[in-house]
Amino acid sequence: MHEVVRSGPQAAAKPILPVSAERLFVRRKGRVLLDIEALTIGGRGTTVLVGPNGAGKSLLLNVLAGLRAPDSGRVLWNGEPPNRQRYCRFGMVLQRPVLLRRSVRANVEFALRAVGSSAEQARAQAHRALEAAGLLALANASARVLSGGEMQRLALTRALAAGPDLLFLDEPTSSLDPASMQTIEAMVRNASEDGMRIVLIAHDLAQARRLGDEIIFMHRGKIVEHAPTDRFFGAPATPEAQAFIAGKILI
Ligand SMILES: Nc1ncnc2c1ncn2[C@@H]1O[C@H](COP(=O)(O)OP(=O)(O)OP(=O)(O)O)[C@@H](O)[C@H]1O
Repeated sequence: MHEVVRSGPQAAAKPILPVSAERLFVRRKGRVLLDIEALTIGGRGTTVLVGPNGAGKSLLLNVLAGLRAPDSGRVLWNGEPPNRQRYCRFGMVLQRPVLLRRSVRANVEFALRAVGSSAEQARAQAHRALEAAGLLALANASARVLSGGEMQRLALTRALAAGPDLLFLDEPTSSLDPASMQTIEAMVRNASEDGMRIVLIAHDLAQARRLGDEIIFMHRGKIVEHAPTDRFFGAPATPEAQAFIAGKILI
């Protein structure tokens, strides 16, 4: 679904992967929010970040995206500091998506034009993307009048349609009804199978199992486990992960 015709800056863009982090540290008011020794996101597939509220999942995603500087340590995109101009094959969908004050269709077309599609290509690609996402009936509606769940679906559709090499999703289905959640999960799975590298935060552990090739479990700002999905759920190595999977409160 994310066959995107690349030209201009997209065609010339350097590969973004691997994304790596070394000795990341963030502290606020004496509290350690992030303390990551080393992490590498490379290869293929989908990584799911899980962990209790306040574990540092969104913060880690923001730091890896270059949206927030750590107090110390560094993030590298293919060996260089994050630079969203140079590495334009990067996408991110935040928990509260930011949409253009235009129609649903125009939101997707704009993203496709930005990655080098011609107006005609963008129109056709946006049509297919909206159809796959079940949003075609809303194509001409203003993005501002969409419900929360519809906005989330549009933001995801737009991000997936642009066909980035790396996509970060912060709780992509948190406000979706079951049918929309299934649609979005199928879109994420297809994109992943087509080679898009995806890192997403999930609170729903069933979703983490369905979508994740590997799991990163965070607690108190640290990565406590980083393992293939089957191993994480089948044989969690730490008492914290065991308790978390069992639905117990971690403090
Ligand atoms: N700018 C900030 N100033 C102070 N504290 C912050 C700041 N940003 C994040 N935090 C704190 O860092 C901790 C980690 O937040 P983060 O949003 O990364 O957690 P999370 O694992 O994504 O949680 P949730 O599952 O609830 O979304 C939280 O305790 C939060 O209050």
